Amino acid sequence: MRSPKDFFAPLAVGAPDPVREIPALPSRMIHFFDPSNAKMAAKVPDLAKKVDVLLGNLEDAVRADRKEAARQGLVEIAKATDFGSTQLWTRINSLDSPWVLDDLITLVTEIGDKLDVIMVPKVEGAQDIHYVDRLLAQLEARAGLRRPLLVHAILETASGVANVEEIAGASPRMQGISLGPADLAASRRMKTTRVGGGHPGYLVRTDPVGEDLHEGRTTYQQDLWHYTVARMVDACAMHGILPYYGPFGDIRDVVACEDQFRNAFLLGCVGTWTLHPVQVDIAKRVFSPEPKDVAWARKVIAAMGDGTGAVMIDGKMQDDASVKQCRVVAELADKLAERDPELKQAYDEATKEALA
Ligand SMILES: CC(=O)SCCNC(=O)CCNC(=O)[C@H](O)C(C)(C)COP(=O)(O)OP(=O)(O)OC[C@H]1O[C@@H](n2cnc3c(N)ncnc32)[C@H](O)[C@@H]1OP(=O)(O)O
Ligand SMILES: CC(=O)C(=O)O
Ligand SMILES: [Mg+2]
Repeated sequence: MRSPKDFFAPLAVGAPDPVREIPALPSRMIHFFDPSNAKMAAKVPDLAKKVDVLLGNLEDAVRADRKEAARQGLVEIAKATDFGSTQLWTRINSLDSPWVLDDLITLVTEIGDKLDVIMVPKVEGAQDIHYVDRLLAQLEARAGLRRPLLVHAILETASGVANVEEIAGASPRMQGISLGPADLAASRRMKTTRVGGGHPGYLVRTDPVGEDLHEGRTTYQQDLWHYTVARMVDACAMHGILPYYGPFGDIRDVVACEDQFRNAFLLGCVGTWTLHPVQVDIAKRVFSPEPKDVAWARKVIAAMGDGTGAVMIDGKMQDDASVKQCRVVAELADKLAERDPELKQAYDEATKEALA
């Protein structure tokens, strides 16, 4: 581990200074596309107007014989597309794969000025982030980049979860962490074959009402990912970086997808992955606070003045702690409103009504 005194020193001569604060840019959806798939690539310019983050995926879901094509495709798309304020990320191949070194060398050299974040899969511990950190610094220096690339880890191995706090704090480049429920399930030997989401077998049951152990007992399905998401959120908050839900693989089941996204939102995640265009609007809806909640938060903040003391608003006690909760919602709403004029209007109208 680097000494705290050296933490913000560049790791290579000529590399840009690391950032001291991770920008809280809207990233409600990280939309995945395969840059070697012509149909998906053709949709990128349109998608860039709709999503917060576009991610050119090079890892799993890209066939082994398409890896070079995907890498080259991403270079061409990045050079040809005006992304506006939409961020461009990539997911590189895993650190033990034959492709990752060329992924990093090519992408940083060719499009390092267009890329915002590099997502690293199957991170096991801080050592994986340290390896990427130094390599990126060398490549940035060679490419003459003035802005450091940020790093995002996928939490998808049992040891990654055990080490999540050290991963979150391993480098000033750490931008955030996403849940990787498919690889994580395999790594832990969980017995679900689903990509994210719940499982009907993971449940609790009410007590028996009489002698019959089957009659009249309600069951409640539980969330397989609750522990991991909650732990990831704490690790990220502790280190000032951003937590995300990951993929929801049942594309057809837009209802359960929305539920899973909302659980993550309520627990503290700032966004999710979208694997198919149909999931984009779901993510946008879920990860933008509702106008009535924004209006309430602004009303409490307005009523609390300097934030100290206790007041009663609509029968509910408010104090220093609840005004902080309200600031979380209000500040997120302000950030999203800057990017989304329709949302701004909805938030302002609801606030006007609440304050009237
Ligand atoms: C566990 C993990 O690692 S998850 C992350 C890795 N996985 C991924 O990135 C998967 C990304 N998504 C996909 O590959 C695809 O969406 C699939 C395979 C799930 C479904 O693809 P399809 O069977 O083509 O879906 P569908 O027929 O509904 O697609 C409708 C249109 O949307 C396009 N489309 C589908 N997914 C995407 C996408 N992610 N981005 C842009 N366009 C897309 C299709 O090309 C198709 O285009 P067309 O109308 O011009 O023919
Ligand atoms: C997200 C991912 O890569 C996984 O679930 O394995
Ligand atoms: Mg994975």
